[in-house]
Amino acid sequence: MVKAEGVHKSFGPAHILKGIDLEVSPREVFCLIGPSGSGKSTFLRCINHLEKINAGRLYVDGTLVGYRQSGDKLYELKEREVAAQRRGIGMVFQRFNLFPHMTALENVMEAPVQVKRESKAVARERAQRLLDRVGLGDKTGHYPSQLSGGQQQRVAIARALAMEPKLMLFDEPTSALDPELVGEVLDVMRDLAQDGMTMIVVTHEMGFAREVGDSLVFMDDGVVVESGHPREVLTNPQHERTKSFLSKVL
Ligand SMILES: Nc1ncnc2c1ncn2[C@@H]1O[C@H](COP(=O)(O)OP(=O)(O)OP(=O)(O)O)[C@@H](O)[C@H]1O
Repeated sequence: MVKAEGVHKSFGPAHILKGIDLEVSPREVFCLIGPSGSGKSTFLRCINHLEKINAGRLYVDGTLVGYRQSGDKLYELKEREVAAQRRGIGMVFQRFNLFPHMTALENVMEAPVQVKRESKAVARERAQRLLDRVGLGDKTGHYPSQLSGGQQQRVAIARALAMEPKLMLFDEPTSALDPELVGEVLDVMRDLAQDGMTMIVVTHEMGFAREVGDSLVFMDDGVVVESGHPREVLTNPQHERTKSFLSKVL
């Protein structure tokens, strides 16, 4: 579903991703861990067209991200083509990024109506169903300011699902939450995993990675240091850098 081949990304002189190679299979829950500043968010943002890579190849569902290949040459996609590629990807951020002037239901309806030009009736019906699914069927008329952080993040997940993505990216979805609200968001993510959604999850929640993850990658300083089944990497890390990181977070 996602394939990275020698992906590099720099911001000016700062070389952040230094040749990332990895592969995420369909229906896999793929967890990405690593120290602050190691490039995890940057990698997710590259997958979702929010940043452009400088070298290498990145594929989502067999399609090259952001470029069209013709012979040996790569051509940048037009804005319209990028928008079409992005529709297949849902992203959930650390800070929920909801529209403050819209109710939960309106937040979830927004993209299908604006982007897909779906009728309001169809979008509303799906939004109601998705809010039910994340346990907020009784909060559809609430504005973000009337919801807890955990509830806002669940609305954000419903909103990402409204575009019916093939792939969901989660960028530290629980880091901005009070500890007692983390579980309700992880429960929704666990449900999604059980339904077979392909998910890439940048997280500090090692319990979630161990219980729900199918694969885990430890990234440090822009490179993949170690990867494997979460239980193996977390209980029996092979590299000193992984051991040192885990000794601080476990
Ligand atoms: N738009 C940008 N311009 C310049 N530097 C950036 C930009 N985005 C990210 N960086 C830098 O890239 C590095 C990696 O950042 P990134 O957010 O990808 O790390 P991370 O592993 O997700 O860290 P954290 O766990 O703290 O979120 C950081 O040094 C950051 O300052």
